[in-house]
Amino acid sequence: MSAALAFEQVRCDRGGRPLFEHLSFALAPGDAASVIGPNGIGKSSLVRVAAGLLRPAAGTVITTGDRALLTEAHALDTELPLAAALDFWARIDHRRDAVGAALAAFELTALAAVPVRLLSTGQRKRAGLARIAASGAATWLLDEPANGLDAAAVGLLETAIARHRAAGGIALVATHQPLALPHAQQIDLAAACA
Ligand SMILES: Nc1ncnc2c1ncn2[C@@H]1O[C@H](COP(=O)(O)OP(=O)(O)OP(=O)(O)O)[C@@H](O)[C@H]1O
Repeated sequence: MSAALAFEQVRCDRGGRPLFEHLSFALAPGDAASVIGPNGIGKSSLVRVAAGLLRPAAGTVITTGDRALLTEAHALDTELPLAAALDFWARIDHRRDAVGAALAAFELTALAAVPVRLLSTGQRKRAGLARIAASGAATWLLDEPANGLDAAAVGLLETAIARHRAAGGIALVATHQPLALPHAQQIDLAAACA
């Protein structure tokens, strides 16, 4: 898997207000980084910059390979059964054969026929994570992926990230909750406050 994500002297402003500046880091295949800091410091904004949804006010973002983004929105059609909702994206990614394994990775196989709108909070979060896992993207950009997950599901998330990294993928994870991300870089935005 060809993956790279680097920030070079990045500054991010929102609503005309500076959030962070001079932020540099580089992730290579197999690497992970956790983005930490208090509420409102800019963790979600950093993830959006990495996704290419927000333009940095200064500096450069370098990426190699596809990126998959998980935010609070699971981005799944709520009226469709779960497997069909995942299949919608998998068709676009030419990854239809990956949906079954992604459902299994997040212990959702038994819920494949249940409409997304009927899933519980944690099940919906797992469904969003299954969408990421099925995408085949080299870089996973995860904004608070453990929100709403119980301890067992956090374990599934940690395992999925570890597998992704072992296959040469990258994970950038903004999180308030402690997650086992062995040898991950820590990006503490309190230190990069503008
Ligand atoms: N679209 C926007 N326009 C203007 N300001 C915004 C916008 N989105 C976010 N902000 C502001 O940018 C700052 C950083 O927000 P962000 O969501 O990145 O923080 P965060 O560290 O992820 O917070 P939390 O831990 O609460 O999720 C906040 O002060 C927020 O109000």
